[in-house]
Amino acid sequence: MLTLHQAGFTSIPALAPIDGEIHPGELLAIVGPNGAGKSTLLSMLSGYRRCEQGSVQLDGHLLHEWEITALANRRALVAQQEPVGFDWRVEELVCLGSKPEKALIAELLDDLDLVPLAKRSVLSLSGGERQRVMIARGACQLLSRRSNTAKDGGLLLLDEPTSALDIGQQQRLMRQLRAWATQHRMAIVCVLHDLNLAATYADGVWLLHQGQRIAYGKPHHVLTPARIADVYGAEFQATANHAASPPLLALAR
Ligand SMILES: Nc1ncnc2c1ncn2[C@@H]1O[C@H](COP(=O)(O)OP(=O)(O)OP(=O)(O)O)[C@@H](O)[C@H]1O
Repeated sequence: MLTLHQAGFTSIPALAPIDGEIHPGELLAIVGPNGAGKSTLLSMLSGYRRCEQGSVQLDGHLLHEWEITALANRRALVAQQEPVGFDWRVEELVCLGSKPEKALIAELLDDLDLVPLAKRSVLSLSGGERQRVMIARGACQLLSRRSNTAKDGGLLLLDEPTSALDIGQQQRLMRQLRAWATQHRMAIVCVLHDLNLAATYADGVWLLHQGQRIAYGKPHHVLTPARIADVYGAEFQATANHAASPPLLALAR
């Protein structure tokens, strides 16, 4: 669905060329230290910033050649801090820019534990509550605009979607993202700082460092304690999770 061929930026912030594919039904985590280039990469994958070398194609067409409405039907970006702009109720903001059926609104509110907040003003919400509203809105954009002939649920790009969530909501969200990927054949790309979340829930991981993708593949191949210690300059003790799972990483005291 999304194909990168030597795609990158030569101007600041630079991003070394990347090849890769992101498929329907896949949950991909982009990880790396502060300033590694994760948000920069996400802006390229979304088409908000056009690559300066190579190409990015969505459904076989160059991203920058998509007509704006057609692109909005196929990909949604939830940035780190989305401005709210107006005193919307939660259920209104989730639908903003889309015309979803009532059943879809109800489903998305339930998916992200927002039903008790549906009538509340978005301006009255806590940071974590507001973050879940914005993610529901991104999913609503894709699912409500999905054409009858579409073979998949589009591309959902999330920049640090768990940054304001408590541990229970983090688990609920990551499970929900997996469910959307499977049920709707949605491709989901998340920038994550929590490597254990990436290891536990993602199908694949891209590790960025200093503007380069230095490792990619299955979480247990990419997120090795030695590599993570090297890249992040942190000391870990790896604890075995399960024989077939990636190791969980705990900070050493
Ligand atoms: N307009 C700019 N001018 C100069 N440098 C920039 C500009 N925008 C971004 N950068 C730099 O590019 C690098 C990559 O930024 P980016 O926001 O992609 O990092 P990130 O991996 O998302 O970081 P974080 O985890 O802190 O959010 C950073 O060092 C940042 O300071």
